[in-house]
Amino acid sequence: MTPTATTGAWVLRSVRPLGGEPADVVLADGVVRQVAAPGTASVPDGAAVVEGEGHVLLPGLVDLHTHLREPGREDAETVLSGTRAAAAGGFTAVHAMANTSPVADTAGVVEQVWRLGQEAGWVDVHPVGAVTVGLDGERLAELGAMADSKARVRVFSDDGRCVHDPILMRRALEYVKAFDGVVAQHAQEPRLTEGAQMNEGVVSAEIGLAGWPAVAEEAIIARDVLLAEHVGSRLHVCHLSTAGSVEIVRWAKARGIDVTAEVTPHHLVLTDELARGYDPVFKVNPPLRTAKDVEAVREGLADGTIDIVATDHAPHTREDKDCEWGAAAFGMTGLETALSVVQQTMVDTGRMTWADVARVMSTNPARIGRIDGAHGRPVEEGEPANLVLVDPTASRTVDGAAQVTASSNTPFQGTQLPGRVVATFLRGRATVLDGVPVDPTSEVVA
Ligand SMILES: NC(=O)N[C@@H](CC(=O)O)C(=O)O
Ligand SMILES: [Zn+2]
Ligand SMILES: [Zn+2]
Repeated sequence: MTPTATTGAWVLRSVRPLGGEPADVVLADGVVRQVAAPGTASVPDGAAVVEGEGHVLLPGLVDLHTHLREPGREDAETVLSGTRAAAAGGFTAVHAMANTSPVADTAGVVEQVWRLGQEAGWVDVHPVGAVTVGLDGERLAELGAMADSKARVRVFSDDGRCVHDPILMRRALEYVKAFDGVVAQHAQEPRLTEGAQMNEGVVSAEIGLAGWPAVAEEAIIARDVLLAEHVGSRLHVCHLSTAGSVEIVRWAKARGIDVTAEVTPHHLVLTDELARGYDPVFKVNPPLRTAKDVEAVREGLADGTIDIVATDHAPHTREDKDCEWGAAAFGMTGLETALSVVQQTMVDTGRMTWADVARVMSTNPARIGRIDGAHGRPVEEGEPANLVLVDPTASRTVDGAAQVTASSNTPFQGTQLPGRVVATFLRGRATVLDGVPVDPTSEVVA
């Protein structure tokens, strides 16, 4: 059932917009109606009250990189379960990756995913279109038809695979300029990573798993920023993971190249040391790297070299994950832990403010995906009420089985993480209240 735009009015009392001074924030008719000093707002009759003392109010989070698995792998996740997990994690919009079955390489498939997102009603779903037919890296997909479809695709990616043929990459970069699109590259030189299982380094040598060198990522990023410069297009780099990649993007930006980059929450905190236990929950693409790389991506995120945090939420079934390392699928879930990991690694360490978090998890991803008319907006009167309310003083122990996502492959199982999403609002309708998802078809009204 399609949810209505709004149900009732809300007053969020004594919340801290972007972590700043306390304010009462009134939501009505799907927009932010008023931001006023505590106790001074004109509260509409019958408005529901959320006591938010000490809670931080941010624009709803936007994920540029989510795997929702539908169509094709509904046993791992569906648009419904994945977007519900997204709302629980504080998101109001997600970009759904194209490596589904069938691949999202036609207007028909992207419209199907877009429609499923609308029907689910948890977050706005923006399908990513494949760059090449079937992700085969051989022929360009119908990029223009996907851009012109109801799904209005602006982000194109063969994620899971690298667009490794330089002439195809060049054509894709040129083609998407016509509709202000962007190519999001999964930077992995295929020949350098054949059979690779984890980061190439001391740990891989010691435990005897085939290594995946940093240069396999860096070589593609270096090539692609030069291609983007040559054709005057914009490029986005998916899940950058090495210190060298940060240096290349920093160099490219200094040179004026129109490149943006993302880092995942897991690459902000986990290292290849975790592979020593051979638990495939830590098997991911790109692989977990070294402590030096973790430090470099944190620094790159703090100084703006890396534009955004994207979850790369990659749910997998037990069959695909609970097996021997070599046979297990790459990927880990992330929607419900992303904000906590960013708080732990960047805010609680004093490297970033909550306003910075709003920038890297909402404003910037919305701008890159060209959905910045509705998402990633300032918390100001008249703006769409796409918001998340966070209690940064809370903490919790992660339990994959208790998460909303249909899969349980979280690398943070059993660990303590700071922060809790208290409420999420999509166009003024609560999708999460008291930390619990609220069914869009239920009548939670003032
Ligand atoms: N990140 C992963 O390890 N896996 C992703 C693909 C990808 O993002 O490359 C997946 O689809 O499972
Ligand atoms: Zn990828
Ligand atoms: Zn991915």
